[in-house]
Amino acid sequence: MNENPFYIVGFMGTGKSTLFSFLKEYGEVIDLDLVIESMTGMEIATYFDRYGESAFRDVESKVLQQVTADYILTGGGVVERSENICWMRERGTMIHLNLPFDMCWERIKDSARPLVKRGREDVHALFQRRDQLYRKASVSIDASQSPEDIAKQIIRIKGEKE
Ligand SMILES: Nc1ncnc2c1ncn2[C@@H]1O[C@H](COP(=O)(O)OP(=O)(O)O)[C@@H](O)[C@H]1O
Ligand SMILES: O=C(O)C1=C[C@@H](OP(=O)(O)O)[C@@H](O)[C@H](O)C1
Ligand SMILES: [Mg+2]
Repeated sequence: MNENPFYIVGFMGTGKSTLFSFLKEYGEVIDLDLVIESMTGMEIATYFDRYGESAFRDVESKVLQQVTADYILTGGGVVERSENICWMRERGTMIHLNLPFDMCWERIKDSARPLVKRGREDVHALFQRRDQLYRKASVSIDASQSPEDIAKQIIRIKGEKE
């Protein structure tokens, strides 16, 4: 158990958190943002407002190194710190959910995600900058499929690696 945690990475809106209920019958699943919210006692948006993005990244990195599970659903910005990428690659397997920007934006534009407030253009620039970081993942999955199909692929890949 948990010898090769699968870190699910991808931009905001690629559907990482949605996989929780589809993966939980196959193993232990953790959503990093939910752990952060319970540790800090506040919503991510409130934490950003109060302490800023850099403080959030510190907490995110710390939590990343504290948790283990079969499937770890990360927040889209986990790749902002290179040590997090090294951690995920050394400790387990990074799986990238890949979706074109327009589809991500449609899914997140009306949400409470703090970075969305910056507007479409800035978020697009963020998407383009992060793209190369997500490509450090071992596997890239087409996230335009249904959550069921994405989860099936992830489970199959995990089975192959065991
Ligand atoms: N495979 C999918 N197909 C269609 N819509 C999806 C899919 N996965 C997630 N969504 C929708 O996209 C939005 C963002 O999903 P979420 O899982 O929170 O993404 P992330 O955690 O990657 O930011 C939600 O409204 C969710 O219902
Ligand atoms: O991309 C980012 O920097 C962020 C993504 C969010 O998670 P999701 O990718 O699950 O939306 C959340 O961690 C926070 O709002 C910051
Ligand atoms: Mg999420």
